[in-house]
Amino acid sequence: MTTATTTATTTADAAARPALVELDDVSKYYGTVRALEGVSLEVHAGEITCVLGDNGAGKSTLIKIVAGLHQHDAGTFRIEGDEVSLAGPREALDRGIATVYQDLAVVPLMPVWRNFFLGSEPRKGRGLFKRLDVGLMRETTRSALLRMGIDLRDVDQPIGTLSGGERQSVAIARAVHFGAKVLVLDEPTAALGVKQSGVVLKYVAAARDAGLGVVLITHNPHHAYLVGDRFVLLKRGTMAGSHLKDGITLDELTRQMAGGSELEALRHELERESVSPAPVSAASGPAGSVSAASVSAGSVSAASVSADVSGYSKEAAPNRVE
Ligand SMILES: Nc1ncnc2c1ncn2[C@@H]1O[C@H](COP(=O)(O)OP(=O)(O)OP(=O)(O)O)[C@@H](O)[C@H]1O
Repeated sequence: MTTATTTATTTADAAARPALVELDDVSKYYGTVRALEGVSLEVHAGEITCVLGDNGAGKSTLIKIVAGLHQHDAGTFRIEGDEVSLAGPREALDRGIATVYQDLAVVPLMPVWRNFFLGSEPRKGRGLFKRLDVGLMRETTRSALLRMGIDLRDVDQPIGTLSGGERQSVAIARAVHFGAKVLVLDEPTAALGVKQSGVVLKYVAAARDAGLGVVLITHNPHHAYLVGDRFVLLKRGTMAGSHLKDGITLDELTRQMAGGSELEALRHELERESVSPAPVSAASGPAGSVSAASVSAGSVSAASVSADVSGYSKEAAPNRVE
């Protein structure tokens, strides 16, 4: 068989395989609160599906369904083609879905290798002489990290002494080592600076290259676009867009994420205020209103403006000039 034929066959095989995870028209309600409605996404081996949304968009709820913490109320959740409703996180793990939360569950004073094996410690010896196989854990941790390109100074150091980015990287390597098929990452770069975010994204890409299907939850379109293959935009629990990388530019993704026309309206409003500022007295505006003194048009970035600007009424603006 020629190389071209082999490649074509492999691609056809991949296309024929069901998605590792597929949500189809999924909804979730907390009492009367609609947290998710009609949300669909696919996660494939060797791909990164990014789920983007502002605060309250439903990202955590989506993670909880995929991680087995909550059950969906409507729609279909499939894992490798099987329709499921996971009974708990253990079942998600057994089906190969590992979730790395932003506030990682680590024991800060324990060494990196001990945290790496937490809950799955190998033992050696028999009967009364059975004890933890420290040498194996230490060596395995070191080599598993190196395989992902993570070169820690010392796997004996307490995990609490690592930077936030390093801790996220160790958690990613751990999921890969323990055979996860799907890696769900809950805003792994949210609390990190630019450089550390880049490092973590590199390991997210390494997990993809190791053949995992990755779900990257983020509110940062720049981070998503750097590594993502698919983009699902959530807004107040509903789908605001679903795109393949080929089908959307970074600018468009950012625009959709920021609320497009709503952001435009806000910018227009703020620009007017910065051109003709009215005197602002400390007591002139109602508590919580937006003032030109505290927010200048230039200091409001697309990402920092909530998609919901409907609460910013003209009447409430303290120094609006007509
Ligand atoms: N346990 C709950 N009970 C009632 N309402 C909830 C519960 N959890 C979430 N919600 C509501 O569901 C909606 C989606 O919340 P969710 O936490 O999934 O959003 P999110 O995108 O993760 O937000 P954030 O980025 O702020 O964490 C919100 O309106 C939220 O208030």
